[in-house]
Amino acid sequence: MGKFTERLFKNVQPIWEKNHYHPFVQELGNGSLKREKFIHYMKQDYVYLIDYAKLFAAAVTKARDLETMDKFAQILHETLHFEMELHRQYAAEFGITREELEATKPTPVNLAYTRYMLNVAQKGNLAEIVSCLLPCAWDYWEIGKLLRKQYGDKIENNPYKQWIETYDSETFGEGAKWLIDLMDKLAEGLPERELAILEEHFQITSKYEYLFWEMNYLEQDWPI
Ligand SMILES: Cc1ncc(C[n+]2csc(CCO)c2C)c(N)n1
Repeated sequence: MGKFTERLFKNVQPIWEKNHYHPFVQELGNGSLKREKFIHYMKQDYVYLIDYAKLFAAAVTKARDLETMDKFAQILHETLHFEMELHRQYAAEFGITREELEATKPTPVNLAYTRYMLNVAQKGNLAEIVSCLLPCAWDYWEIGKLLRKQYGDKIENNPYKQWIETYDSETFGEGAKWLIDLMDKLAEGLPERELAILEEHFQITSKYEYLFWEMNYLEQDWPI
């Protein structure tokens, strides 16, 4: 039988395709994205990452060996100090303070997305947690590679160059590959009933990724 992540990858293509060709992603790639939309995204993504980092902490508590614990602790550290540093740098450039970034109130889509994952983190097993956080890590890496391929020759004048270079980096590539391998190991020998639950988490969080791009492109927030 083929790898579980090959099945996930194949079945998620229609959703990821919509993510990759969303105007937010494409305009980020060619540099034409309106500054206000990017600022909205940076602020929302910053508070998203605070909750997302807690998934890694939950994974540490559910891991069954030291090596896995250590790796999740390392990814947690990278999220707080490498990925979120990107947001802090862009915010500084746009005159937004660290306090303001951290005090951002999540929009309905952001809140629904993180609450979905945190609920799984609390009630589910390690395989379920990994299936939830995998689309974020994997699809961003795919997007980083795609944008580099599509627009890499014009990247020097792109105000979002730093963003593309971060997600196309070795650090994220390695992290995503490690999570993919772990997903395959955790799925080994599981009955179809359990694989279907993992696939459902993977598809739902992939759809939330789409909603996240859309929410930022439209600069959506609470209507009241
Ligand atoms: C909405 C949203 N989805 C995914 C990411 C990307 N991301 C989140 S944590 C992480 C590292 C995991 O190895 C990566 C790549 C993001 N920033 N915002």
